Amino acid sequence: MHILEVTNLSKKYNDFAAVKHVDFSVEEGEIFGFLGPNGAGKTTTINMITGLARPTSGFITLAGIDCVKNTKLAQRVMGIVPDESNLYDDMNGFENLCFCASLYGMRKMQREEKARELLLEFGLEKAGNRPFKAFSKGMKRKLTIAAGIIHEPKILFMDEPTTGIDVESAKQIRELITGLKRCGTTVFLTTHYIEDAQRLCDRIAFIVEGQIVKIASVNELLESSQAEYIVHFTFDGSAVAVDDELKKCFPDYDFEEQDGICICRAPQPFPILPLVRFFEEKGLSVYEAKSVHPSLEDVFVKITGIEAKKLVKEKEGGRK
Ligand SMILES: Nc1ncnc2c1ncn2[C@@H]1O[C@H](COP(=O)(O)OP(=O)(O)OP(=O)(O)O)[C@@H](O)[C@H]1O
Repeated sequence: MHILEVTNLSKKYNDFAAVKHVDFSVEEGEIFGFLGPNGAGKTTTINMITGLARPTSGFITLAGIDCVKNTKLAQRVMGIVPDESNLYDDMNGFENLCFCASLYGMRKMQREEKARELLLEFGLEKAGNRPFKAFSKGMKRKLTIAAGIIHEPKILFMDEPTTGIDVESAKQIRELITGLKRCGTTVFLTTHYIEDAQRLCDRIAFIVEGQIVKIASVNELLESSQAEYIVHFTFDGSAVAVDDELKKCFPDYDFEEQDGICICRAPQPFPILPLVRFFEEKGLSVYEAKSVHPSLEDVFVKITGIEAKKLVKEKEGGRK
C-alpha cells in the first residue's frame, strides 16, 4: 500500500526549475532512497513534502492527507530529520526531546518517559544532561533522529542522515534506520552515498537536474548490472589510455578513464589480450587487468551519465 504519492511535482525559484514534474510513490514500511548529486533537487523535494516549501505545481498525498492543502495535519504523521539539526544549543538532550514532544501535544509524563527511552535506545543516556552544543556531530545527528521519531510518526524523512559524521556514528545511524524499518516505520531518505543507498534502501529513485531518471528496487538495479562485463586496466606510471583510436579499434566496448584506470565495459564477456596488445603497441605497459563485478555505483554511472565520485562532495565533513 502506498503511504506517499507524489504526482507531477514541480518547484521553480523565479525562472529556475529546481524540481521538474516529479512522480513517485513510497510503499508503507519500506526504506525509500532519493539519490542524486549536488543541486539535483533532493532537499527541495523533501521540503515540499514536509511543508517547508510550497510546490509551484503538483500533488502530494501522505497517508491519505493532501500535504499542500492540509500541511499541519500531514506534519502530525511525519517525522523530519533535516540535514542541519533544528534542536536548541542551550537545552540538554532530555529537554530538547521533551520540547519536540510537546510540539506534538504529548502529555508531560508521556514525553518524559519517551525521551528517557529514546536516550537509552540511542546510546545517549549519559549525554542527556549535557547541552546540545557540547554534543559531537554524531551525537547531534542521533539526537535529531530521536527528536524526529518521538511522536512515533508513520513516515520519517531524513535528509543526508550519514553526511558529515564519523564512520562509527554513520554505522550506528544505519543500524537505527534499519531498526525503524523493523518496527514498521517507513523511511524516506536522501543521500549521495551510493553504498548507504545500497545497504539501506528497498527502492531507490535517482534524481538528476530536478528530474527522476530511474526508480527501481536495489535488487532490480543490481540484476540489470549483471548483464554487463567490466575490466579495469591499470598501467605502470600515469597514462592516458582512452582516446579516439581506442574507441575506433574496439567499437563494441564502452571506455571510461577514472583516476588513471581505463574502464572497459561490454554486454558480453570479452578477450583481454587484444586490448593489452593495443595498449602495449601504444607504449603503455599494463600493470593489471582486473575483472570487476558491477556495483550499484556502475548502475548509477550508466543511468545518469554522471561519474559516481561527483556525488561525494564538499559536504563530506568528518566522513572518509
Ligand atoms: N531558496 C532557493 N532559491 C533559489 N534556488 C534554490 C533555492 N533552494 C534551492 N535552490 C536551487 O535548486 C536546486 C536544487 O537544490 P536542492 O538543495 O534541492 O538540491 P540537493 O539535491 O538537495 O543538493 P545537495 O545535495 O547539495 O543538498 C539547486 O540548483 C539550488 O541552487
